[in-house]
Amino acid sequence: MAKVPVLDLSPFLRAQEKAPRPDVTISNLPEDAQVVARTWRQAFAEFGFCQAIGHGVPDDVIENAYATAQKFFQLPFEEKSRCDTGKEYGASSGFTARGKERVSATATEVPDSKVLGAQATRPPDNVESMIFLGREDDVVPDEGYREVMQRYREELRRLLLTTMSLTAVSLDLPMNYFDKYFIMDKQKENEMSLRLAYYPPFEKGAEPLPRQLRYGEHTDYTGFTLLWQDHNIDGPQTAKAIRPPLGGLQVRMPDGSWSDCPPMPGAFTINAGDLIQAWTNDEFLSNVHRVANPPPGDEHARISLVVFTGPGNDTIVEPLPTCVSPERPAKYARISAGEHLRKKLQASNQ
Ligand SMILES: O=C(O)CCC(=O)C(=O)O
Ligand SMILES: [Fe+2]
Repeated sequence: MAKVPVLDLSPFLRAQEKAPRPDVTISNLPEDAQVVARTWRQAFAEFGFCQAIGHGVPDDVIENAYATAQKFFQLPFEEKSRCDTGKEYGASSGFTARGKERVSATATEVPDSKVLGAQATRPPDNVESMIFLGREDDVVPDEGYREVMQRYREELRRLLLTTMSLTAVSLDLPMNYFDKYFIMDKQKENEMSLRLAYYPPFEKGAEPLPRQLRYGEHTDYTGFTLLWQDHNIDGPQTAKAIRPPLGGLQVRMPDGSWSDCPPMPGAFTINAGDLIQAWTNDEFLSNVHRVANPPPGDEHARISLVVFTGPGNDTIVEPLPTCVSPERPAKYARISAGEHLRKKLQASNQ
């Protein structure tokens, strides 16, 4: 069975640092960085996913974010609920309890929806979320939490810019082509949001509802998603080890089958969202994925640190000049990033 490819980003990071100008194109990069860019494009054309190592995010930043997320989700429900603004999932920062989100309901526009079956009838996802937007009015349990998540967000922002630079050069565009759509601006909401996801353990004898999943089938809505999957070990997350995950992320293969995409030691799992697919005129795939239930008897919770990235809400996304030709006409009309996201979030809420 085909597996999501592993990609070491470090040659590209080095080239990025040394690039003589921010608008260099692929032919001006050292050969090893060119190979990364070409492999990047191939991974997203085929799978819409890759496992990225050599990403440059320091271990301690990941450890702190994971430990802080774990501490939060272990709080009694009443305390977590103090961070619930009562707004719909995705409409604000803060906590969303189980039973509020049904992500599979957003997948109705996915082509080949027969594979998804009657997703609209799935019960809500078996997940709690805590969203951090990096804004002054973010709902947080305490200031220590804010500091840790802010640091994580800053480091992941570097990785976000790298993913966009890689995408640009791999499509024969200047390295800084996308930078203008990703300007850090506290007023803009959609450039990055951090979703901490907690999939509770199934206690002995407890069963999921019929058809209920930890997180139903869906594509991600915007740009690249930078996902730290639970490494499922008792020691540090970044100890370069994992315990075989029992139930987790699955990615849909072109033949409609599901391929497990378990965490890989030290890696971020990166996938392209719908706006990347539209921007690249289907060259990059926004692939369908889900989080499966653990097998009966497994009582581990699962925590994911999910960073959704996207161009600013006011960005108009349309197929890139290098992805359109007479043989390959534009398949997407212009979409506003903010409007697209709003519709998806509306569909995901119960
Ligand atoms: O928890 C995971 O592994 C994936 C979560 C996910 O797909 C999402 O948040 O969009
Ligand atoms: Fe997702």
